[in-house]
Amino acid sequence: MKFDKSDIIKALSTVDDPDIKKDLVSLNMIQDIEVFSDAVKFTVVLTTPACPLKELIRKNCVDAIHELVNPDIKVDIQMSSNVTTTRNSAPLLPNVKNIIAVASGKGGVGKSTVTSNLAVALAQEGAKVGIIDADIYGPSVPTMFNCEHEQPSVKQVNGKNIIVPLEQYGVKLISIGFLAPADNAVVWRGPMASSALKQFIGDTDWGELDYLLIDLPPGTSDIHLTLVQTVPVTGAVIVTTPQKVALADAKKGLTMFRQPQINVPILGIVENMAYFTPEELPDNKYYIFGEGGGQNLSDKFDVPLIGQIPIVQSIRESGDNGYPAVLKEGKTKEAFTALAESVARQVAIRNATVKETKTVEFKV
Ligand SMILES: Nc1ncnc2c1ncn2[C@@H]1O[C@H](COP(=O)(O)OP(=O)(O)OP(=O)(O)O)[C@@H](O)[C@H]1O
Repeated sequence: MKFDKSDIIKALSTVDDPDIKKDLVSLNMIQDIEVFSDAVKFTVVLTTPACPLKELIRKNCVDAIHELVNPDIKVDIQMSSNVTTTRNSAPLLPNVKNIIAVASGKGGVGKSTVTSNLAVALAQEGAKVGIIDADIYGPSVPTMFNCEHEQPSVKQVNGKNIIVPLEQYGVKLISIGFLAPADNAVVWRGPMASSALKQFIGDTDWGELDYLLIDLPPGTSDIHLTLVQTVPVTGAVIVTTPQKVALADAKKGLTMFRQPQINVPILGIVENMAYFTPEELPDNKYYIFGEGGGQNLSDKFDVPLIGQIPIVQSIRESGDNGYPAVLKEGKTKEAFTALAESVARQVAIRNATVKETKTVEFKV
């Protein structure tokens, strides 16, 4: 058997990343190739640790080498990841690779529940994750992460006060709820809330993150505008329930991000409470809020439907108890893990196909 490194590179240049639709060699995803007499070893650097296509990519690499070089070569593939970004020259938070706005048109559709579980699911896959809870009308992240009674600390850096986020279940957190007691939070409306968000972005020690999720208030508000004026946002995730009223409001949220002067890419739609599943009958699905609403919205706006989360009593209980449902094995964990993989995948596609988002400058 006679082959060298260039034969391997040639074979691997026929393998495409299934989402980005470019070959792994041009995408610089193949590294550390070592060639032995009857074997080859190399690393595939994926665009996210939450890559759902890992096994497919592995198989395609092995098949290409066997078909194009020699069918008897032993192929040893290591998988690692390096989350992609378009933000590395951003003036604020250049070490945060992706900023993801989580928005909903209507209140109470489960935006904070989705944000919390999505963050933990991404962290479980090995990503570095943070949340900014900017929902002034109902900052529920402290409850959902069981840190209602804690306060982030402050440290001095070059004479400036810098907030140190809390960390729970592998996720760094900061919430408007830490600054004002829950029943008081509404007084943070308007300029005060906007300046708090700016502080969470500009004066907080986030370190290096792969994904920073921003839990926005429902609807469209000053907070949304402050966000897009302060930092380039990688993309937005829209959470809705299947009901007509929720979908109508979700459309408004979606349209806001798509306005030409805002122009934040929509990563996808999450349909929460998509169907009811009784705990004792985990395979039964009852479409109590209607069926197909999320899919219709996705078709109409040409945005992927990236998750369908059932309505399950334990999701509510886990939220109230401060222990996100994704931490427990079962169908719910599967749904949130699948959502995390879809979000990570859409971010990778977005970063490979769309330029950096620009911060919005409004002229009054
Ligand atoms: N899939 C689900 N199954 C069961 N309960 C859920 C589910 N999603 C959310 N809930 C519950 O619904 C309530 C509202 O959820 P959540 O606070 O996440 O909504 P929200 O859209 O963030 O609300 P707000 O408008 O206050 O920002 C919570 O009690 C939560 O536990």
